[in-house]
Amino acid sequence: MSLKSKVTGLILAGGRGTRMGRVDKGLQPFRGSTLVEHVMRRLAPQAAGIVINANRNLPQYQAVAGEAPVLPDYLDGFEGPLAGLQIGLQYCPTELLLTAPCDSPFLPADLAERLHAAMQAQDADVALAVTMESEDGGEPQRQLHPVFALLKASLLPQLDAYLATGARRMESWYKSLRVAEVMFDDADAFRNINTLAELQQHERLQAPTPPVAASAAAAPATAGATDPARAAPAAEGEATAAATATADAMPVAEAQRIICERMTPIAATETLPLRAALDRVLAEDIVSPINVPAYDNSAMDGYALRGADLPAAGAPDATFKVIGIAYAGRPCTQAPQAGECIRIMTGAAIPPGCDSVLPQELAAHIGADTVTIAHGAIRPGANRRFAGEDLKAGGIALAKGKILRPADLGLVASLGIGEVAVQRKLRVAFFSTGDELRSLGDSLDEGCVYDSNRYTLFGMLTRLGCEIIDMGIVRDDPAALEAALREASAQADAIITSGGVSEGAADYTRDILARIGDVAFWKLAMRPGRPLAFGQIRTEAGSAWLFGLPGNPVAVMVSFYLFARPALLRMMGAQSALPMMQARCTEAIRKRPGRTEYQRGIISAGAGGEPQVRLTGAQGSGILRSMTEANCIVVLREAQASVAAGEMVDVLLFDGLV
Ligand SMILES: Nc1nc2c(c(=O)[nH]1)N[C@H]1C(S)=C(S)[C@@H](COP(=O)(O)OP(=O)(O)OC[C@H]3O[C@@H](n4cnc5c(N)ncnc54)[C@H](O)[C@@H]3O)O[C@H]1N2
Ligand code: MOO
Ligand SMILES: [Mg+2]
Repeated sequence: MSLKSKVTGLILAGGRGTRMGRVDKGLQPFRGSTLVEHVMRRLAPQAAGIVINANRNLPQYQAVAGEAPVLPDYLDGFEGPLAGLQIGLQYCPTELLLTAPCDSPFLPADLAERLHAAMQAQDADVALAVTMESEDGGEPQRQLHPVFALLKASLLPQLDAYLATGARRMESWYKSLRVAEVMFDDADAFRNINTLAELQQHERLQAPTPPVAASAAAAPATAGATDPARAAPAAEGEATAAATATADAMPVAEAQRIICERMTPIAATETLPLRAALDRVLAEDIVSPINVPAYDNSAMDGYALRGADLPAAGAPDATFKVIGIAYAGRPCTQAPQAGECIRIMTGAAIPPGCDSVLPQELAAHIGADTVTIAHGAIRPGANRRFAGEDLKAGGIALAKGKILRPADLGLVASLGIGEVAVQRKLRVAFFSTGDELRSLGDSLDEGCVYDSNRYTLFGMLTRLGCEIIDMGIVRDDPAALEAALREASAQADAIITSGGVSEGAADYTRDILARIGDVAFWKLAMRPGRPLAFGQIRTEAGSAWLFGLPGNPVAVMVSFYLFARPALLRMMGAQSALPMMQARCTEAIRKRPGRTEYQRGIISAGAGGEPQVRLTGAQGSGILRSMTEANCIVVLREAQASVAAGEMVDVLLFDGLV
C-alpha cells in the first residue's frame, strides 16, 4: 500500500487571522489563486484526499475546495489549531493525518515521506518538522513547527481527553506523546505569510501562476509536486487537457463554484417534535443544558473502591469488605474507608470517595460480603465514566446545519430536549420533457420509452428531504415548456427538469431559460452529463433556480449528484460533502484528457483488505442498469488520460443517495 493512500491532508485555515487584520488568510489572493489553493496543490500529491478546517467563509472555501470537505471546529469559539486538528482526526478516513497551515504556500513536497520515515523508525505517534533558524544574524536555533505534523489517526481519543481538560497548547499535547522530530534544511519551505505586507512582498517576488483548478485537492495524480509558485508552466497533462477541452464547455469545478456562489440558504424555520425532525436540517445550534452523563458512573458491574487501596506490586492480595450496594438509578451514599468497597452495577453513580471499579470477573475471590483483589487486576481510576464525558453543559452538542440522523435524535433526547428548530423543507418541482415519453400504465407506442427519470428524481429528492412537486411529463413544445416552467417557478424554490437541453431540433429548455431568466452555463466538460442548463427563472409569479438536466437516464443521476445535490443542500442550509476515497482499479479504463468522466463502479475489499474498484460494464449514458449495479462512481479527472489496471483512482461513494 502506498504511503499516499494512507495519508489524509488537513489544511488548518480556522484561525482569526489576527496579524492579517482579521482577514481570512487562506482566501487571500496569491499568485493567481488563493493561499489555501497553493497549500492544496502542495499537499495533494502527498495525500489520498484533502480536508480543510475553516471557521469562517465556509462557502468560499468550499468553492475552491472542489470535492474536498470543509469542516469547522467541533469546539466552539476559535480555540486554536488543536481544535482544527480534532475535527481533522474526527474526519480522517485514513491511517495518518498530515497537517499544514493555510498560509504556508511553499511547504516541502516530501513532507509526508520524510515525516513518515522518522515515525516508523522511531515507532512514534507523531512526527514534526524542525528547522534551524537564526534571528537577526544570531546563532541558529532549533525551531519546531508543530503545525507541520504527521499524526496517527488513532490519537483522537487522546486529543479529545486533552481538550476536555481545557488545555489548548499544541506543544504541551505533543509532550504526552511519542514524537519524532525531522530536520529539514530549507527553513523557507515552512515560512508562513503572516501579514498583508509579507503577502504583497512574496507576491512581487515571483510571477503569477495560472489559477489552481478547484479539483486539485482531489486530483493528486495531476497536481504538480514542485512548487507551483516557483516552477514551471502547467504540467504536460494539463496542457493536453486545455488543448483538447471543447472551447465552450465549462470545467466541472468551475460550474460547481458558480452554483455554490449563487445559492443562499432559505431563511424560514419551524419547530418540530424530536421524532418529526428526522432527516431535517437543524436551524440553530443545540447547546447542552446539562452534563451527559450527569454524574460519574460505573462502566462495569463489579466493586467500586478507592484506587489508593489497591495492592501494590509484590504485596499480597487485598481483601475488601463490601459495605453497600449501588444500582443504576439507586445511588449508594456510603463512603468506603480503607479496605472497604461498594458492590456496583453498570451506570450506577460512583459512591463518594471511590474512583475505580473492579469488574467482578477480575476478582481473585468473592466471599459472602468480601472481595479479594490481586495486584494489577485493574489500574487506579479504571472503569469510571466521568460526568460530561459525552457532552459538557454549555457546549454545542449539535451545530446548526446538521442533518438530523438517528444518532442525532438520540443525542438530543439524552439532553432532555423534546423539540428542535429546523429549516423549512425545500420545495422542488420536477418534470420530464419529451414527446417519446410514456407514463406507467400507458401502452408503449412505437418509438416511445417509459419515463424513468421522474422515478430516479423522485427517489433522490425524497432522500434529500425535499418537499416534491411532481409535474409529470411535458411535451417537446416551447409554449408548453414555458408554461410549465412559469407554473413551477411560482410554487418552488428549485426546478429540476430532464431532457431537451442539448442541441437537437426539439431541445428548447435553454432558450426558454434565457428568455425568462438567465443561463449561467449549459455545457460542461464532463461525461455523462455534458449538457446541463443552470440558471434562475424570474417571472411575475416568482423566481426559482432551474437545473435543466440532460435526458439520458444515467446523465440525469450523475448531474443531480454533482450539481443539484450540493446546491439544494446549500439552499437547505446544510453541509454534507460526499465521501471520496481512493481505490485500486482492477481493470484498464480508456479515457481522453479534456473532460471529467464519471464511470459507474463497484468497490469492495481486495486481498489484504485494501479497497479495490471495478466498473459495472458498458458505460453508455442510457444504460441505467450500470447505476443500479454500482455502489460508487469512479472519478477520472479532466487532465487524466487512460488508467492502467492496478492504478489508484478516485472514488465517490453514494452515501445512501442512489
Ligand atoms: N449533436 C449533439 N447531440 C447530442 C449531444 C451533443 O453535444 N451534440 N449531446 C448528447 C448528450 S451527451 C446527451 S446527455 C443528450 C442530452 O439530450 P437532451 O437533454 O436534449 O435529452 P433528449 O434529447 O430529450 O433525450 C436524450 C435521451 O434520453 C431519453 N430520455 C429523455 N427523457 C427521458 C425520461 N424521462 N426517461 C427515460 N428516458 C428519457 C430520450 O429518449 C433520449 O434517448 O444529447 C446527446 N446528443
Ligand atoms: O454526456 Mo451525455 O450526458 O449522457 O452522454
Ligand atoms: Mg435532445
